[in-house]
Amino acid sequence: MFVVAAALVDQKNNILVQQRPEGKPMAGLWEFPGGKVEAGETPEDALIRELDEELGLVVKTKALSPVAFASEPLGSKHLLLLLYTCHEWTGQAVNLEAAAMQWLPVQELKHLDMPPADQPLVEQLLVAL
Ligand SMILES: Nc1nc2c([nH]c(=O)n2[C@H]2C[C@H](O)[C@@H](COP(=O)(O)OP(=O)(O)OP(=O)(O)O)O2)c(=O)[nH]1
Repeated sequence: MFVVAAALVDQKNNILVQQRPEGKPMAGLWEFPGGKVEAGETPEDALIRELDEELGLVVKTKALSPVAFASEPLGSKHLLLLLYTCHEWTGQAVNLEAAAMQWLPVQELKHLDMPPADQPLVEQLLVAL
């Protein structure tokens, strides 16, 4: 499973996380916005699409910087999760699909309940920002 996600960083250096809705795997856990890459998409195109669908944001390819990845089993599949940082977008983030959304300083992400793949990504984000 090929998944892309973004650490959106605002001017106060806060990061957007959203909570997975009831009824989905890992419901209630906090994650970076993003989702699966569909057939025929580049990873960046997929992330731009997901940020529009989930948050109503318009993001340009050049605003996405690869920062870290995770590779690990997830249920019966194997997850490859690519994390990008993004400091520039158009529009204001509106929670269109998640159970909840919040902006947090990167240090506080360490205390959040996130999927297993995300914990090492948060450590790498801390170093990178
Ligand atoms: N968007 C996102 N997904 C993550 C993160 N960490 C992590 O393990 N994942 C997993 C959860 C899902 O299995 C997959 C993302 O796919 P998705 O959001 O499109 O799919 P989903 O399971 O919510 O729902 P569906 O589309 O299959 O109905 O990647 C993360 O930080 N952000």
